[in-house]
Amino acid sequence: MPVSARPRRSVLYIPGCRARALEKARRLAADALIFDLEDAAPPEEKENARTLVADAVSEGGYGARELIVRINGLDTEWGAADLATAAVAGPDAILIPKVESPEMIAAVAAGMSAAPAKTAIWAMMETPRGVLSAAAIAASHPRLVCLVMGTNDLVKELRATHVPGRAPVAAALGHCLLAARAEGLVAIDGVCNAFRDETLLREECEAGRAMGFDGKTLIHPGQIAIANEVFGPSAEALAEAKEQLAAYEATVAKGGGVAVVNGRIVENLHVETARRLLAEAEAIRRLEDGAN
Ligand SMILES: CC(C)(COP(=O)(O)OP(=O)(O)OC[C@H]1O[C@@H](n2cnc3c(N)ncnc32)[C@H](O)[C@@H]1OP(=O)(O)O)[C@@H](O)C(=O)NCCC(=O)NCCSC(=O)C[C@H](O)C(=O)O
Ligand SMILES: [Mg+2]
Repeated sequence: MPVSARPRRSVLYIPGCRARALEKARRLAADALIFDLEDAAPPEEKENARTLVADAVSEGGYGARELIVRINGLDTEWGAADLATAAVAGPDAILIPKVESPEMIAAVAAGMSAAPAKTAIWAMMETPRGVLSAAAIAASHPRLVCLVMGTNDLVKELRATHVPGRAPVAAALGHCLLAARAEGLVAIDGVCNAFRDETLLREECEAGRAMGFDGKTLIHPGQIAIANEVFGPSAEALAEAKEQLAAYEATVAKGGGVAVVNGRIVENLHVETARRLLAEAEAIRRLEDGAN
């Protein structure tokens, strides 16, 4: 499956120092798993976490789930060893925290000579400087395939507040989404910290999906089902996409260029969206069947 077509509806952070959680993740329905060596691993657990995560990636057993290792920044005492270990383990991607410049991507890419060709780079957008440089970062390296929003750090750095609707970070979300799409990159929304609040999670997922994000980062297994539901195409949307394709093809066969379905026009651009939706559904089906 091409990198860009993989489903990333639900992207779960797993503290790298929690062996039980790393094990449990083998049976969770998340599309992608981020094994976290950064914020979810306290300083005294960094080395243990690095070993546990490398072993988990090497052992596998995660089926078709995409595996990502979030390293500590190269400006920390742990970053270089995290990168060297993660590169050898060979996950699907290495996630760099607090990216602020193309040079930070290049430095990580330069340290990936031991990594297999499939190991991509993902970048966290979570500081004001990073958000303002998002376009240059997104365009900076062929190994970079995904931008991930870090709304916790962003709220902290902006001196903002977490509020329902997320107005304080809306500009940053939109800006980074634009940067990602301009370069054909994947874009994943930030986390919902209130991990037992299903209503808030659903609202955030629906808003993120409406903006165009491919999926949401999550912190607890209880959040997976809602993210999968909201970021996956609904039965109604798929039925409408099929109807649009059929109507458009019938119109074209008669020499026309604009069809009408449910009172709305369908032109070639809408057909492209309909095809993408159907391809998304097929990719989800394949992922859930364990194919890759
Ligand atoms: C938030 C938590 C600390 C809650 O953990 P816990 O109290 O253990 O919850 P439960 O008792 O309800 O757990 C039930 C079972 O599920 C397993 N579990 C819990 N969380 C995870 C997980 N993330 N991945 C896999 N498995 C998980 C528990 O082990 C229980 O299993 P069992 O014992 O077999 O029944 C905890 O969820 C947690 O630590 N979450 C991750 C926090 C995290 O990753 N934070 C950093 C990233 S978020 C961030 O900051 C993004 C960005 O950088 C930004 O700036 O925004
Ligand atoms: Mg962060």
